[in-house]
Amino acid sequence: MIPPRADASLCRLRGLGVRYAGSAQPALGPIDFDIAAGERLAIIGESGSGKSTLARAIAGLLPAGAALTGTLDWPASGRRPHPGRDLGYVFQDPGQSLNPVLTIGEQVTEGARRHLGLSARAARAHAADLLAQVQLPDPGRLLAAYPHQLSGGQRQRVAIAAAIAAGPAILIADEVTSALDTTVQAAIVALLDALTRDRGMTLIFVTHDMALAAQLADRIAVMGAGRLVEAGRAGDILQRPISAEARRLLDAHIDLDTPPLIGEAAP
Ligand SMILES: Nc1ncnc2c1ncn2[C@@H]1O[C@H](COP(=O)(O)OP(=O)(O)OP(=O)(O)O)[C@@H](O)[C@H]1O
Ligand code: NI
Repeated sequence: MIPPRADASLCRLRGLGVRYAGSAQPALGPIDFDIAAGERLAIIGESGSGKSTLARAIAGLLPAGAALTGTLDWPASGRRPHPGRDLGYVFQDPGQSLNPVLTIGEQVTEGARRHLGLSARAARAHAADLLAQVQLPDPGRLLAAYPHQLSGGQRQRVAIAAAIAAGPAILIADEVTSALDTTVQAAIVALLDALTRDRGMTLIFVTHDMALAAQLADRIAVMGAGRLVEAGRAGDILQRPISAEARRLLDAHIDLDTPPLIGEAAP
C-alpha cells in the first residue's frame, strides 16, 4: 500500500460535471475544486444550484443513469471512499435515511455490523453507545423503537448515529436541518459540530442558509446554476462576498450582522 501523502488533497475535482438521465442540460459543472482532509466545508447555494448533485457526486451516490464527466480523484487515500464505511451521508429528510419497518437498533447497527464485522450483541452495545453520543435519551429502550415513534429532530439524530456507526472519516450532511424548526435546527448543528470535531472528521455541510454555513464551516463553496461561483474562508465570504449568489444568500440573513456570528466565522 502506498502511504497516504499528508500534503495531498482528500478529494480533487477537475472539470467535474453531472448530467442526469433524460436531461438535455448538465445539472452540474464543470467544477474544479479541492477538498482538504479534515476540513469543514459548507456548500451553499439557492435551490436548484447543484449542491446536492455535487455532494452526491463526491459521495458516489448519484442515481442510476447519471453521467459523470471530468475527474474525481482521492489523492490522499488513493481510492474512492466506500459509502457507509469511509463516508457517512445524512439526507435532508430522515425518512430517506431511515427505513420505517426497521427498529432504531437495527438501522443504527446495520452499517456497523456489515462494515465492522460485529456480532449481534456487540452491535447492540455499539448502537446504544452511538444513540447516547447523539444525545438521545434512554438509548437502551430506544433500540426497540420504530422511526414513527420519534420526533423529526430525534429521527435526524438517529440518521446521524447510523451515518457515523462505522467510523467514517468523512461526513456529508445535505440540508439535514431544513425540515426542522429553528431550535431543533440549532441543536442538530451543535451536535454535528461536536461529533465531527471530536472525531476529526472531514465535514461537508450542504445548506442554503449562510448563517448555518458560517457557524459550522471553515470554508464555504458557493454554487450558482450548477457552477462553483465563489469559494473561500467562511469569515471572508461573510464579510466580503464577491459573487451575486453569495450576496443574495447574505441578504437573506439580516441577523448575520450580529457580532457573535461574525466572531465565530472570523479566522
Ligand atoms: N434525479 C434527478 N433527475 C433529473 N434532474 C435532477 C435530479 N436531481 C436534481 N436534478 C436537477 O439538477 C439541478 C440541480 O439540482 P440539485 O438537487 O443538485 O440542487 P440543490 O442545490 O441541491 O437544490 P435544493 O436546495 O432544492 O436541494 C436542478 O435543476 C434539478 O432539477
Ligand atoms: Ni439539494
